[in-house]
Amino acid sequence: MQRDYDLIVIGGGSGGLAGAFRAAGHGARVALMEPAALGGTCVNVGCVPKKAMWLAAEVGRRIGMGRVLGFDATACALDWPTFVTHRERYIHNIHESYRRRLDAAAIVHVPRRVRLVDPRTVECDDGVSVSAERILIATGGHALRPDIPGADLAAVSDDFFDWRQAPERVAVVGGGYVAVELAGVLQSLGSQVDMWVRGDRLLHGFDEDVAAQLADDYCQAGIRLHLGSGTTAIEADGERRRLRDGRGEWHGPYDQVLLATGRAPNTRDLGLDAVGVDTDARGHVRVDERHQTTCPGIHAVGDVTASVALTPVAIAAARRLMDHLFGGRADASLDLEQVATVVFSHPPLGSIGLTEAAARERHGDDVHVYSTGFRPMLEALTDTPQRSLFKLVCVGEERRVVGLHLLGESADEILQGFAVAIRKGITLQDLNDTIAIHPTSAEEVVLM
Ligand SMILES: Cc1cc2nc3c(=O)[nH]c(=O)nc-3n(C[C@H](O)[C@H](O)[C@H](O)COP(=O)(O)OP(=O)(O)OC[C@H]3O[C@@H](n4cnc5c(N)ncnc54)[C@H](O)[C@@H]3O)c2cc1C
Ligand SMILES: NC(=O)c1ccc[n+]([C@@H]2O[C@H](COP(=O)([O-])OP(=O)(O)OC[C@H]3O[C@@H](n4cnc5c(N)ncnc54)[C@H](O)[C@@H]3O)[C@@H](O)[C@H]2O)c1
Repeated sequence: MQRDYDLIVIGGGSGGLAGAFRAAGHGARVALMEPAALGGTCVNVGCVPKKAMWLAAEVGRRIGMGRVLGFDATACALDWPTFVTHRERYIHNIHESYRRRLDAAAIVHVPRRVRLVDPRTVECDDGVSVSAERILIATGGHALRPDIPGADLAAVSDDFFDWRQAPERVAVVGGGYVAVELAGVLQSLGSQVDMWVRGDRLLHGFDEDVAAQLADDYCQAGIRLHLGSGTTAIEADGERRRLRDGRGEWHGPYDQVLLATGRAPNTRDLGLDAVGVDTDARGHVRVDERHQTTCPGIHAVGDVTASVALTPVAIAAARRLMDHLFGGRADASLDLEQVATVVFSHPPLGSIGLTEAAARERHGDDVHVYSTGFRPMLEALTDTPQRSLFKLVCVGEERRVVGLHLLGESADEILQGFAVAIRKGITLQDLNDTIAIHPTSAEEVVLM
């Protein structure tokens, strides 16, 4: 039976677009179902506007440092509306670029929310049905609000990108990627930030020492860090908000409370039950290592699955899958052992491979750790308290590098090249044999 398309992609975010383009590149007839702005979370309310805000905060910091060094720089408060205009123009250009690429690849964009009605058919919210040999679910996720009284009174990361001024006082709830990044941006742009963190540290899953140094840097920058403090309620105080901690004490008032307490997959009303696509306890679509769901012919990638929730991971998974389905490539599985990631904090934190704790768990006493704490030249010249910490985790007599954790200026840019080398199995000796670039922060990696 002839279907309308070879592939229907549900969701035009990082994974969906990558899958659609790659499948079309292999000659497949593709329909992309996306009711909202092209680019999904990453382009519209994630990586891209977040990085823009991070850059604004860094520029502000540099202007302040310039003043210390003798530049005639006057007050440098950011005019948010002006900056947001630049940010949105940048994002508009990405949308336009996607549109041109979709047209060039003859991918049909259907601007509709859809649900599955059988293993080969989706129904759009205007009642039109579309069929294909294969379906890719790439519907991503959304910010999760904790189940506490008053949670609806608080903002989540999507709302942050609608703000047109820095709140004077803000409470950020959470200690993960989003909380750390947005707290850092807000503090750098002039807000007084209180971070309310349920656990006893920031960035669970990242190397403990490096996360502790970041916590210290944040405190030095003026962030009030409340560790081990669950948030149990939020209430209105006129236009402002108050927050109740785990001991029942109220804090505030804050101009904004920002919840950054994790994300959940977008599977509601997707018709998964109708076609036998199983989900796990947290609602993620279950897939095998080849991104096949429990319904033959239906696949899933990205944040809607329980994979690592990063844009490049969604893209890599989608491309591999399409190479497998339409390009004749035998293996669709993806190696997620050594995924490099950066938290855009101030300073940024880059990480790949095993933390010291994870390495010790896996390799016992055969783990060798090298670290260096230092102040980059600009921080030292301006006498700021921010400190960097680089840490290398090696195993075995040959000191094979299994983890690299960089907190410091330019860590976001330094890590990528080392990630290639670490994937290739380098040793400490390989690093030491590499002549350093001086004077840089990066040279610290080869001098450990
Ligand atoms: C604040 C923030 C900052 C981030 N920063 C980074 C970063 O710096 N680096 C990084 O690598 N990752 C970052 N991420 C994570 C990254 O954004 C996600 O991992 C990535 O966007 C996941 O891509 P995806 O394709 O799975 O889903 P998404 O990008 O979320 O796309 C899903 C799309 O599906 C559509 N959709 C949903 N339901 C339906 C339906 N029924 N029918 C049709 N369409 C539907 C949605 O409208 C959406 O456009 C960040 C996330 C957040 C929230
Ligand atoms: N730079 C990047 O690459 C980047 C940036 C942002 C997000 N992301 C991706 O998006 C994912 C989601 O980020 P996130 O920060 O939303 O989630 P997260 O899982 O990283 O952090 C969630 C935080 O909320 C806390 N929390 C959960 N429930 C809570 C509650 N009831 N009360 C108080 N605290 C609570 C957790 O302890 C944790 O600290 C990340 O895992 C990451 O993969 C990546």
